[in-house]
Amino acid sequence: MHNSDTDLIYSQAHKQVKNFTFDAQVVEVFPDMISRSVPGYNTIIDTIGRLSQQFVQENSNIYDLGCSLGAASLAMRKAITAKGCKIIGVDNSSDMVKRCKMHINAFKGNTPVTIIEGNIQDMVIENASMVVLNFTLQFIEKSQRQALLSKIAQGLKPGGLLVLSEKISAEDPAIDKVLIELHHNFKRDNGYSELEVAQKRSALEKVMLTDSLDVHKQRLAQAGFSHSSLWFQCFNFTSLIAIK
Ligand SMILES: Nc1ncnc2c1ncn2[C@@H]1O[C@H](C[S@+](CC[C@H]([NH3+])C(=O)[O-])CC(=O)[O-])[C@@H](O)[C@H]1O
Ligand SMILES: O=C(O)C(=O)Cc1ccccc1
Repeated sequence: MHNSDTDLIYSQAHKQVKNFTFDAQVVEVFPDMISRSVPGYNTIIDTIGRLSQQFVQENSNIYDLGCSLGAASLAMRKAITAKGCKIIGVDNSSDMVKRCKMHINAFKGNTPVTIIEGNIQDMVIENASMVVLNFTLQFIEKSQRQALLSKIAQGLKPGGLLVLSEKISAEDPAIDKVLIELHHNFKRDNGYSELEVAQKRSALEKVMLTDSLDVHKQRLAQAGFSHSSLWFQCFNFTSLIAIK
């Protein structure tokens, strides 16, 4: 594939690589960028759909926090069978939100979806049976992550589910190095050059800060989740489920 949907953002040498933002240029190529950069992305989206069928309760809210183009919201809208539910997608990138609304409106479904432009840290979470943070927490300041997870746990009904997908760092530096190398290999196999991999890494360095699995699990417990488990891992990309 080499058309206007292909991610070529870091293919030429940049004099100075700017911090990564979810701007209009990224929106244009986002589906290509995420599927070539995140191992297991499609499996995770698919599984979010399956989990919604299993966990969404009647007359409750479902939140997709950092919804980007609405992939998780669309998967859930397809899968939810419970009556009287509302899906609320939130993203603070106006470019993402604009395109997301077009994606959502391009398809039909029984469960209504509302897309809101805003900071997920300011959103009220209430009457929720399922909340999705699919590769979003990693862009929130570390010092603010606990407060966000605690607010989510507060807004979930008993038995409610959080899906938390994150790029992680391994505690053991030798293992971390192996996982990073595997991921970079994955990107090269998907057509990214050495230069693209290096420039993207430097663009993300200050804006996407990863935690270890232990830190994530401790935060979930501290937030008030009774159960949590890793259900997916490919290299340093993971997804956890937590039940209130
Ligand atoms: N404070 C914030 N408030 C709202 N949105 C935010 C904030 N910080 C970052 N975002 C938004 O979180 C999203 C992260 S991408 C999620 C993929 C999606 N979940 C997917 O299932 O396709 C992950 C990635 O690209 O690695 C972007 O759209 C940001 O604008
Ligand atoms: O591209 C990477 O190296 C990543 O770690 C994942 C990613 C994917 C899309 C936007 C930002 C980060």
